[in-house]
Amino acid sequence: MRVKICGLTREDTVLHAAAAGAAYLGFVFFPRSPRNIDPAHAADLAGHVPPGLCKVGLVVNASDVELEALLETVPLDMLQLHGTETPERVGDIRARFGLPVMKAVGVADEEDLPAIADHAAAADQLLIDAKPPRDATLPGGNGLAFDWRLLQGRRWTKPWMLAGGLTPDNVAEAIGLTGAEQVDVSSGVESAPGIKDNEMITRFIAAATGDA
Ligand SMILES: O=C(O)c1ccccc1N[C@@H]1O[C@H](COP(=O)(O)O)[C@@H](O)[C@H]1O
Repeated sequence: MRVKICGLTREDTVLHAAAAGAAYLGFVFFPRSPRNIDPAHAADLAGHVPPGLCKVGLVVNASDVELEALLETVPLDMLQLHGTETPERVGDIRARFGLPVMKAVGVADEEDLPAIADHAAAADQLLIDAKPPRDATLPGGNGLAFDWRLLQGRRWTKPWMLAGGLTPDNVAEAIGLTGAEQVDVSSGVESAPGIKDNEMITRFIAAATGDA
């Protein structure tokens, strides 16, 4: 089991998540998010990440110019594309920037599942998240879960991560139902939007890895 803690903005939380066993640490570069961080701050935090952990930069429909500026400043190991990027755009970003790409796909019902397979050909990893409601301000990070049974018995050609409304209290059930080998959490380990809670991070990782 590999766990991603997303939306980190403070050094103590970065160190805590790393010590608690996170495999991926995520930084959000999306101004509307309460977890948004500027690249210089993220570069400073990245300097505190122990070797071997994957530093993920989350962007939403970023242009090449924006990605270039971001990657010049922050030593990221992976890009998470959380907008409406097409498989072609995913392939283009991979080729242009030379970093592994994880593509987020929103799921609300069965009709959303083919998009996962469509993106599998282009991306290095898939992030299967809850589809945001039409009136949502954010395309993710809404603490919203979907019907995990939709993923039961399904396989994709690329590694995938389960996200969306996961918490220390429901992550074990979500893993049991979906067979996920990787999970991602943001708002489920926060005491308020954008404020991570170290004790919740510990509990989440313990529950996901079966150490609870
Ligand atoms: O976390 C955010 O603010 C965010 C903003 C824009 C796109 C995605 C965002 N977060 C990602 O959404 C999923 C699910 O989050 P949650 O656990 O339900 O809060 C996760 O992959 C975050 O990385």
